[in-house]
Amino acid sequence: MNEPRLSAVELFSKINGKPILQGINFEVEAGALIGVIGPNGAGKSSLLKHLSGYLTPSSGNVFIKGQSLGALSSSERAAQVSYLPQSNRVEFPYKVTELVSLGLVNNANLSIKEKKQKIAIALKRLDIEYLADRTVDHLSGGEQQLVHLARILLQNTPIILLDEPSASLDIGHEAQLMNILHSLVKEQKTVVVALHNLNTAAEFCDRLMLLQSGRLIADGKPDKILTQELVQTLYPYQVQVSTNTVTGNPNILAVKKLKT
Ligand SMILES: Nc1ncnc2c1ncn2[C@@H]1O[C@H](COP(=O)(O)OP(=O)(O)OP(=O)(O)O)[C@@H](O)[C@H]1O
Repeated sequence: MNEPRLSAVELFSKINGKPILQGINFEVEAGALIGVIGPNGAGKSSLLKHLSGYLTPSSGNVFIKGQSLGALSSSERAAQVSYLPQSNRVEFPYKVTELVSLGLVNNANLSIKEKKQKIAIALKRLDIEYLADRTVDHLSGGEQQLVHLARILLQNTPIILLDEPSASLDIGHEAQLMNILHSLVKEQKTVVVALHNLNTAAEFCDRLMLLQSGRLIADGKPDKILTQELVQTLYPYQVQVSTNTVTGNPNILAVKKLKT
């Protein structure tokens, strides 16, 4: 592998003395869609916050193209990494186009006309041109999420970190989002996305990192990670892992009977 675009080395994090991340190590190359999965409280959001520089590790380090994340200025970091947190509800009456335009803050060289064109392209890519003149505070959760994603697209950074971006999306918009993430990967972006939907993770991600209690307990291709044995150890309910007959990818179903 060439020099990794993003890596974590012995990443430890504590909040109020409680260990949150415990010795995370990985390397991610350019042009990959990586899913971060794991049960509630496993550390997925915390990991993304550290990879974005929003939180500083207790020890260990995050590197972007071999450079310590902590050594980058905030504008250098913003040029490399965009980050969409898990909760980002906006209750201010910003116009959709105003919010999306925040993705262009580092493009002072663009004319107003060019900025408007770029905003229109981002809205079109997500099929939300019809929201352009609405105010964000009156949008549904899923609509707001798509608007935030349009802003992230405009940031156009090599590394994109998304924390459960599909949580409030219907199945159609979720598939659309994951396909857009795939197209970004073809443009050599590195996309790391925390996901709860294991079937979505199995279908769309090139690689999965499985967290449990702040530890990276498995890292690899979806069919190697989403095995009956491993998935069953994570959740208190009976799960059934089969193979999707159309795509050949793992298919995960929680079944009604409680584990005894
Ligand atoms: N600011 C904080 N103060 C105290 N504990 C925290 C804080 N932030 C996170 N934690 C704890 O760290 C652990 C990991 O939380 P995190 O939000 O990273 O998990 P997650 O895998 O994203 O969970 P979920 O799937 O529920 O979103 C949890 O036990 C959580 O309670």
